[in-house]
Amino acid sequence: MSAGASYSCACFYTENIFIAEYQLHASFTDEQQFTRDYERESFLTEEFLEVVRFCESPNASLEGLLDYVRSVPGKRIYCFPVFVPEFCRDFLEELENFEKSLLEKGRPNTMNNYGVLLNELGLDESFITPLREKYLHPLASILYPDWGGGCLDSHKAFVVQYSVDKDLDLSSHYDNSEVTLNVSLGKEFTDGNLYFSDMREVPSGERRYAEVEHTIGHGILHRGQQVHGALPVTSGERWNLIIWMRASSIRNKQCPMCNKVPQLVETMGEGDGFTMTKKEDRGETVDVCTLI
Ligand SMILES: O=C(O)CCC(=O)C(=O)O
Ligand SMILES: [Fe+2]
Repeated sequence: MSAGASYSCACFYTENIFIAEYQLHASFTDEQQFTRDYERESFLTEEFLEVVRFCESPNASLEGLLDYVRSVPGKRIYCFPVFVPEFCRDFLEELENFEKSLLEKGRPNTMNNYGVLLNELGLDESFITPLREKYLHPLASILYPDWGGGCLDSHKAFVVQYSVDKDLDLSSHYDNSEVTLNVSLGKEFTDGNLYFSDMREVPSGERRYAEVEHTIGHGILHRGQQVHGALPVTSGERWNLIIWMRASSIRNKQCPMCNKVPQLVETMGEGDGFTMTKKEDRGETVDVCTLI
């Protein structure tokens, strides 16, 4: 679904308490109006705001940043609280309202059957873009300079949903992103941990896996090309916000999905984070699934 979808979910939800309470539109819709007024950032945890402030400070460094975030040893994966619990609850309620509506809905990606594309809710440009530009960019530029962390200029954002009667798990894959943020939104569930191995060029026999547990409101930041998947949930419902962040300066040189120099073709909407959208090379054989 392109960002230029012809229906307007944002208008439909304008009166919704979710937007009124968190002032997402008031804060973010007009770039001119957006100020770094931390009091209005009530949906972000104090810990997260502190990390962002550190990353923007003159003494910011990778070593210093590692004191603020939890790292998965040897994996360049970082975990930290992002959203306060009330926000997660209200966000889920909003997603469920959208699910119940008769509005047309697309699938989050080629592997997840259940969830919501945030541009269909009108929360993409108004919410995810400022989150990426003002908050995640300072962290990513220190953690992943080699993956375009300092120039993540577009994204695809969606929420995935798992339960015993829906999708149970997600197979091993890499993302169509340079850097991905995965935030657990709830609800209550058992199991469903994420697992991460190595970058995709590492032969399957040599990959070492690490499991990472979800904590509601906490984000897991990782490189998109690091092979990962999700173990089955055994009860309850698991909802996670996924932001695939893209750096055109990186992917214009080499497509992260087929590894070739991309052949760029014009497309509708936002495309896939290239200067223009790359024509997919469907002849490519890969040893794990790819999410697009
Ligand atoms: O199930 C999850 O939380 C992981 C989702 C994921 O890896 C993806 O959508 O790219
Ligand atoms: Fe993924």
